[in-house]
Amino acid sequence: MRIPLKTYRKNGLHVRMAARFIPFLQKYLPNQDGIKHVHIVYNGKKVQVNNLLALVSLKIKPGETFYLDVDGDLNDETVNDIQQFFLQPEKEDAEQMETDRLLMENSLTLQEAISAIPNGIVVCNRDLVITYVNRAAATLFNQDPQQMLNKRADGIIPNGELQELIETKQPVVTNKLQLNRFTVIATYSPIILNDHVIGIVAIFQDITGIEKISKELKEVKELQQRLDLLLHSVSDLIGMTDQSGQFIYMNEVMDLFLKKNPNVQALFHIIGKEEWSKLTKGQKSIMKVIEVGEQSFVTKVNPIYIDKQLTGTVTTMTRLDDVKKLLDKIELMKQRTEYLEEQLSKHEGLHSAFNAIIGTSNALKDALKLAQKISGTDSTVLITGESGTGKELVARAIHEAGKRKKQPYIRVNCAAIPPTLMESELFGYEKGAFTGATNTKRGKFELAHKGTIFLDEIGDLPIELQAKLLRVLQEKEIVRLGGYEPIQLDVRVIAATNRDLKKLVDEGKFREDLYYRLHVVPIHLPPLRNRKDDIPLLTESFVKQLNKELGKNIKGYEKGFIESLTQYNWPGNIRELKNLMERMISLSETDYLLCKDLPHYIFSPEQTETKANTEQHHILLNKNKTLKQYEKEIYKYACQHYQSFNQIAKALGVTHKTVAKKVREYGLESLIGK
Ligand SMILES: Nc1ncnc2c1ncn2[C@@H]1O[C@H](COP(=O)(O)OP(=O)(O)OP(=O)(O)O)[C@@H](O)[C@H]1O
Repeated sequence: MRIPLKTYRKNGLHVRMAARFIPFLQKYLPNQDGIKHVHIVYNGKKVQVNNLLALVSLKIKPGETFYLDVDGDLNDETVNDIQQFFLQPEKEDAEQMETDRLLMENSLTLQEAISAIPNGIVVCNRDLVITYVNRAAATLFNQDPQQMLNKRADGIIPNGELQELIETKQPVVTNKLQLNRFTVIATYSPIILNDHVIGIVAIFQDITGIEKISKELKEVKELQQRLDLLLHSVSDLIGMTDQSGQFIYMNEVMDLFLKKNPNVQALFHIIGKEEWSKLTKGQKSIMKVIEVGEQSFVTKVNPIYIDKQLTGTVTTMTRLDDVKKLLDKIELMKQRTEYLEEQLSKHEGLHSAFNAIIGTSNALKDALKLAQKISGTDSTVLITGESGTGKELVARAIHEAGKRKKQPYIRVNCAAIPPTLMESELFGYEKGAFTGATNTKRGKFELAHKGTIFLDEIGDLPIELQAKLLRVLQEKEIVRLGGYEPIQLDVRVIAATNRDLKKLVDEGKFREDLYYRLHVVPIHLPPLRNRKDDIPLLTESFVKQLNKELGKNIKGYEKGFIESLTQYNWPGNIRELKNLMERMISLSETDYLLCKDLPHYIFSPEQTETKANTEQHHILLNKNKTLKQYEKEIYKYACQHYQSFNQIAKALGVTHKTVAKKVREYGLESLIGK
């Protein structure tokens, strides 16, 4: 029940009165322990009636209502007695009142002092019920102090064997504890009266800040150790000076250097007074080669300025010998890089205009790289190489890869035009220039205006016309046959020949000046016999191309076919190879190119004879075989002729999965590509 109470004493509910009230109340309670369950409630706060300190801190003023909460009901008479206890006027002599005031003041001061202590303090009674919590403790536990009051301490205080402590009467200091975001160390001490534990005081010391500082300190120490290690492990001399140039820190090698040179003790002894004075006046940094004793050092001084005042320097000194060694190394690396770049550039992709030119041999790649390089320029190009090596193909690719690709590309075969018609073919003619010239006709040069003219077989150009061509190349203009007016032209000239032009010059059949005029960028295409590695690639590419063109479906070649091709010398070069393939593919009656169908100068009839017994013939002729055996033979044959499951699948018209299954079934894995 709740009993409303009032007191009119001058000091309100003071300590002495509160102390006297407890034995008074005890008379009315059924048992000793009952007092623990009686509370005073005032201004929303509730404190145990026997917690004098807390009670006084309520500061109950005279005339204000407060309540007594007791378990169960008390009779009217008791209630009246209790109310009278507080209402009774006291014999308030001055001395008594002064004592009460002092007691009150002391209690409140003590209460305030404990409350203001930065350490958290929680007090509980013998029954482990919390009777006091100061502000710091409430913050550490992140709870309202009122909420903590009257709760059991062992449910809130961590690691506190509180019950045990009541028995042992020994204080306990915990290790580091985590209370929410705080790190604390707790001390639990028994409160002993007359050799009895009447309660426990728990003090929590917040060490979060200290922890943080000690962590930072550890990190700084580690950083310093790492820095020291770094500075000591470099071979350069490193030193720091103060504002007067005296060394205050140095790494091992700098220390050694200073010890060896007793007359060098400050920075100005190294860099000289003049440079030092520049630094004091605000110079940003100094870098120079300085001789000390017999050694030279590349010395770099970085000053540290604070508010424009020199406060110190960082100096590094590198032995000149080391720098030289480093430069040598850099030079070596540079050379290596250049070499690797050159190698790499050989393998880099060419412009798509060069895609039609098949081959991976170095000689061809080098020629194509050069062709690509000059395709962006207007330089005159002379392509040399035996007949059929791809000169025309390269000329067209140069045109296609260059900025003139949208302009005309005109090919003139100098060997195919009768000498008498050559001039009019090249330079055109005016109406009436000769009998039959009924209209003005523009020549190939004019047609190639803004584009490219490809003069094939230039070695066959009649000598009389060579002078004219030279003039055209030099003047960049032509005069039509029978005409007078020069016509300005912008034409790029690419010439080609399979003849030895230099020899023709020596024999007086080709003008030397024209030779040099054409020979600005020479590109030589190697004969096929010098790049036989390209034969399989070329053959495969021709099969693909010709299959399309001739509507055929050649899937591969008989074993030994490519070997035969690579053994042959190919005087007609790639043209000869292409023509042969065209002939064989169009005549082929099977899906495979067979050795026996090769010309006898490439594959001899005796060999053909031997090959007549090859497995595929055997397969077809043996009538006693089962279908399974035939299948095995077919897969065996395919495995020997193709490089992968994919190719076999394509050739046999089955799936990759089927090939894999069959090859495994017949144990043919090792034969693939053999
Ligand atoms: N590297 C190659 N890759 C693919 N096809 C090529 C290659 N070289 C040449 N060919 C083909 O070979 C044939 C002959 O080439 P091209 O006419 O360019 O040779 P050429 O050197 O100009 O011969 P000629 O001196 O007889 O005029 C052409 O069909 C061409 O497509």
